[in-house]
Amino acid sequence: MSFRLGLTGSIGMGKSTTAALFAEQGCAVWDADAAVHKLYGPGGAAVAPIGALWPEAISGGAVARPALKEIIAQDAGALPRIEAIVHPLVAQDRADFGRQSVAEITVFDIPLLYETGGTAQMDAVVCVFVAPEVQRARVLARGTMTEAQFAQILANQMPIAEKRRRADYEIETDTLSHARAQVQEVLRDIKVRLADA
Ligand SMILES: CC(C)(COP(=O)(O)OP(=O)(O)OC[C@H]1O[C@@H](n2cnc3c(N)ncnc32)[C@H](O)[C@@H]1O)[C@@H](O)C(=O)NCCC(=O)NCCS
Ligand SMILES: Nc1ncnc2c1ncn2[C@@H]1O[C@H](COP(=O)(O)OP(=O)(O)OP(=O)(O)O)[C@@H](O)[C@H]1O
Repeated sequence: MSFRLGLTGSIGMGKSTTAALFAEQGCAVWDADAAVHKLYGPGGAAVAPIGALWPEAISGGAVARPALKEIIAQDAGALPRIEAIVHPLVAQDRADFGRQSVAEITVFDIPLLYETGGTAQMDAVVCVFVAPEVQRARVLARGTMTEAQFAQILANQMPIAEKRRRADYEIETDTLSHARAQVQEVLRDIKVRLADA
């Protein structure tokens, strides 16, 4: 079976970028955010249950993220209800991918790995991190979230210090070349562990 490496961190700390570096080294990659995009898209399994609760969140047969963000901003109880719909569907997609993966190491990019108890399905966890002021600047530079939306998402995540403490490996995403070198180091270590097993 493929070695399952969970990849997590706080919002905008570089999970997707680091996942691409793992892919560059030959790992298979599964991406929780991409799975959510599929579930929210036309024909996706989350469209009907979300539309049943908030018809105004559906547009063209898909979940419209701007509308959903507006709903979350106005009703603090909305996000847990969305999560109750989305997380079991995401878990199913992840399990299907894991079963089919033939790569030596499969990376699971999961923002809420610790918050949703996903570590039980992982053989090891790597946490990406960067200074909070760099994180904030990067997230706001994308222009997809207001300061208030960023603060709300952040408040819904476990503090990064706690994630780093729990993880088996850490990768600082200050520069691309530094992150790439750390990815190579993590893979070397895992391969030694696999060879010893
Ligand atoms: C809140 C939504 C509408 C924001 O959409 P948007 O396209 O602006 O951002 P995107 O989905 O790329 O998320 C950006 C980052 O926010 C963080 N984040 C997203 N959802 C959550 C959440 N429920 N709790 C904490 N952090 C979250 C993650 O770090 C994620 O990588 C969207 O993330 C959503 O519908 N979330 C609920 C589903 C969920 O829990 N997804 C998380 C992965 S399973
Ligand atoms: N190692 C790095 N060096 C320089 N910039 C980086 C690095 N890693 C990520 N970034 C930049 O930080 C921003 C956020 O990165 P990325 O999208 O990978 O984060 P994420 O954790 O997947 O975000 P989200 O939680 O929103 O899904 C991007 O603009 C990206 O280019």
